[in-house]
Amino acid sequence: MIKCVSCGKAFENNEIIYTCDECGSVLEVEIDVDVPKNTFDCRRNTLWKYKEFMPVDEKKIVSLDEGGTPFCKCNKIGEDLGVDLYVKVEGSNPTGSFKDRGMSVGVTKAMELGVDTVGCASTGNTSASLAAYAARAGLRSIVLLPEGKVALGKLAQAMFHGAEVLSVDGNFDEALKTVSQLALEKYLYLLNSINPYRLEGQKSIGFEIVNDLGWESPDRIILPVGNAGNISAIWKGISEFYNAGYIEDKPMMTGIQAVGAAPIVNAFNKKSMKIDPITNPETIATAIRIGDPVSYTKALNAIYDSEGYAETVTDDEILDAQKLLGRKEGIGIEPASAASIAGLKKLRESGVIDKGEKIVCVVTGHLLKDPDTAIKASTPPIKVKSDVSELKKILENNN
Ligand SMILES: N[C@@H](CCOP(=O)(O)O)C(=O)O
Repeated sequence: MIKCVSCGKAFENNEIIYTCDECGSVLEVEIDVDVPKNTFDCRRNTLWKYKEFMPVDEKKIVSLDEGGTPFCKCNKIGEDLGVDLYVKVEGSNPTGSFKDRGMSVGVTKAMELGVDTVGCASTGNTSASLAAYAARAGLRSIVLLPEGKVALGKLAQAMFHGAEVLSVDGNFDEALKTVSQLALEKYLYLLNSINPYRLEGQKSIGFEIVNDLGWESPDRIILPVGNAGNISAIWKGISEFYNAGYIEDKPMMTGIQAVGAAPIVNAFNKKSMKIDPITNPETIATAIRIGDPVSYTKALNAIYDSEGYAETVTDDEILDAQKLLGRKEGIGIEPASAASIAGLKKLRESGVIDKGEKIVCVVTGHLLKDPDTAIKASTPPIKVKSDVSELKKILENNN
């Protein structure tokens, strides 16, 4: 059953509906699973390991083996900050971001519904993922991108996998409103995170975190927040495993936004359940350059219900954190992902995060999604003749 998160109105699983026709709020898929946790023990490590929790037809699965991403203990940064730090590396998914989890389930649902065209608005990763999964399923894909605001790697992926790319004069929020109208008029099946089946795939990040920790909850999960689907999905996953009796505690959900795109942090600071949308969001972290997040109700519920937190970070803090994780721990991530590390640092310094907490930072996309920013943050190659004595001089000087 699909249910409105605000008024509770129920809808049939196969109804193509994105928001509640009664109150306009977002929807959630309700599932009822009763299997012991050893059910998952000997299965391959993809999101379909937890297939009982995925509300789609198993015979229609569209997959690229998404999920089962690295869970890296980061001792160096952890020790510097006085916490027990793990990083969930979502850039290791097939197209390089966590969106693949959502698209696998979302495109499977599209096949089940028998649609022939899928679409989305995107800051880049969603479109890259949609294009790849639509190609795998043999569906037509249409993506709306804010002109000039999409990182090069992501644009290349959407184009390469055969999506019809429409470059829109406007920001992501405007593009999402436009594509939503096309979906309501049945031109396409919308696979942004406003589609509740997308988040069913993404909740597997929460499943994997507690499974990776030996069926224990961390004290806190920190992640970047843009359209706010992922924090909502991870909290849903954690809550489902808690309700199933697999874990005894739940983590404090902690969302980080860029200073120039922080409607959820602003609402959190006022202890409000409503956001004031930001009309011109701005940040270097293009993936979270979003002023009117569709899942804000779910995200604020996750933060308040878990006694979590929300904080902003500056673009400079994001870029510093990106370099820190890349150079100290060898993990290459795109700028938006680094908001989680920057947020951890800030909240540890301000005392919101206690010494010794077990923290999982979710880093959402691969470094190569945004090669321009990676190059700007790095020392350019040194031009040199292919001559041993010249090379030796350079190596000695650099040491
Ligand atoms: N960062 C996202 C924007 C939101 O997409 P959503 O479908 O998850 O709501 C992107 O990559 O496009």
